[in-house]
Amino acid sequence: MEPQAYKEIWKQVLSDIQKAGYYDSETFDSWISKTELFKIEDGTAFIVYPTMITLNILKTEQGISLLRSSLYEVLKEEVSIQFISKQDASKLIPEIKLQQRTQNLMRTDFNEEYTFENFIEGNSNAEAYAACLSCCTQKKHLFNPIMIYGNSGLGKTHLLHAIGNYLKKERPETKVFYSYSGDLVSILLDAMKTKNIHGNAVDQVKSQLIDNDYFLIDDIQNLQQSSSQEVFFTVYNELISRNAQIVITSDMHPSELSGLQSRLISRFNSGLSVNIVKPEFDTSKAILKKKLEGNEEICQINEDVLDYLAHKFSNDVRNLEGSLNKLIFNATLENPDVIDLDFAQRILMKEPIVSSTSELTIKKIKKAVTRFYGLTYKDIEGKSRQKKLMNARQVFIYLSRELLHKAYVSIGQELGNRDHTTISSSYDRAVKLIQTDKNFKMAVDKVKSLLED
Ligand SMILES: Nc1ncnc2c1ncn2[C@@H]1O[C@H](COP(=O)(O)OP(=O)(O)OP(=O)(O)O)[C@@H](O)[C@H]1O
Repeated sequence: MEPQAYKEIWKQVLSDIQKAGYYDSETFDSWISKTELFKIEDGTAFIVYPTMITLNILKTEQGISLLRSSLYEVLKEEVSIQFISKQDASKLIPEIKLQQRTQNLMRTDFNEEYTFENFIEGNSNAEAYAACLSCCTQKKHLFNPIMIYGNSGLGKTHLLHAIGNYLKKERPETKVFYSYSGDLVSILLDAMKTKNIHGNAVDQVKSQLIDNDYFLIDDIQNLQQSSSQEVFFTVYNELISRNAQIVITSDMHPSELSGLQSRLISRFNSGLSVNIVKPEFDTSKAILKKKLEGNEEICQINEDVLDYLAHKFSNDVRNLEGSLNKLIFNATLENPDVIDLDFAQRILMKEPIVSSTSELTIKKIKKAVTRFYGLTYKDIEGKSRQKKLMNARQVFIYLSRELLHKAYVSIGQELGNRDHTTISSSYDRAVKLIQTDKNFKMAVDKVKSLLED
């Protein structure tokens, strides 16, 4: 239940108590009205008292019975009462936030573009494609975990989202957990730090993680050197014993993940590891053609341009797509009859595509965004909600996720320590905007083209 809902419930309860006339108006105004309903969990209402005087007034037999009957009137169910001090309640807040963050990762909003239908199969990725598709269609998981490893930009995230999209459509009752490992690590570390007076935050997060049928972890390399590996290990074992399917992506073979405990590496090796490599020429061309679908009215593009792009940029499909986007973007500005080889070479030479995302840093993205919008770092880190600033922040968040898979927490730090939940909702909005808002997409493409510095 949202905090606002508790506030509403408590308002009604207090009004009932006041009407009951058991407390005189001075006692009610000075002490009772200062109480709050913190949460209702497992049939218990946690009521926050500001001072010991309030507690003593409330915890008499009649006081408790009045509270219970007023709560019953509002909730239509019996609850027991537990009083907690303001101080203890403030310690519980991080725990509740943590539960919400973990809950947010049980996502159902996978990138709609990243489906099996939109994934072009070729020799370079056939095994990975088949492994991901078959784990969705077969109830008995033959290979567990499935590890997909390969260089950046070759479709690993696309395949994880394709699993999510497929299950959402074909088996909607399935519980799917998806996370960049950076986000998962930050949740686990926070759970380990969180003081918790009713139960154990780590156990609570663990039980949320374990309660899934599919557990998809993107870029597992971020787990290296992290003290959260211990907790991850127990979650992993529990998931396997419950026959949950685990699919993990990584930029290197599991045996090369030297910052992971050897018992984790040996478990990863015990399933199916499949390599995904750069697409061969025909696959690259097919990817380009797929991406062109729906853009035919905006521009015509010559076949030899597609050959040129497929030869030059197939090391990383992001670059392949980026080069095509750049041509389309410039074609909308210059309106050529057709995109021919001269046009393509001129544009791509003028604004070269960033050669490898591994050279890219979050600072570079920040610099490119501020340059594109004509802003300073102070502007985008600040609090102003001016439209231009909001747009710039959203482009920054989107690119930091898409190109670098940065954790929400790290992106928030770059934006003047904004909360990770703000960043996460802004990213979710951006994922929708990129498909629906031409201006937003153009801004993203333009900033990408500036990333060559
Ligand atoms: N075979 C393919 N068919 C269609 N699109 C593809 C294919 N391979 C990659 N892409 C596209 O390339 C882009 C980059 O892919 P993705 O983000 O999945 O790469 P990645 O391997 O997860 O990279 P990283 O290791 O950097 O996270 C996405 O837009 C994805 O849709």
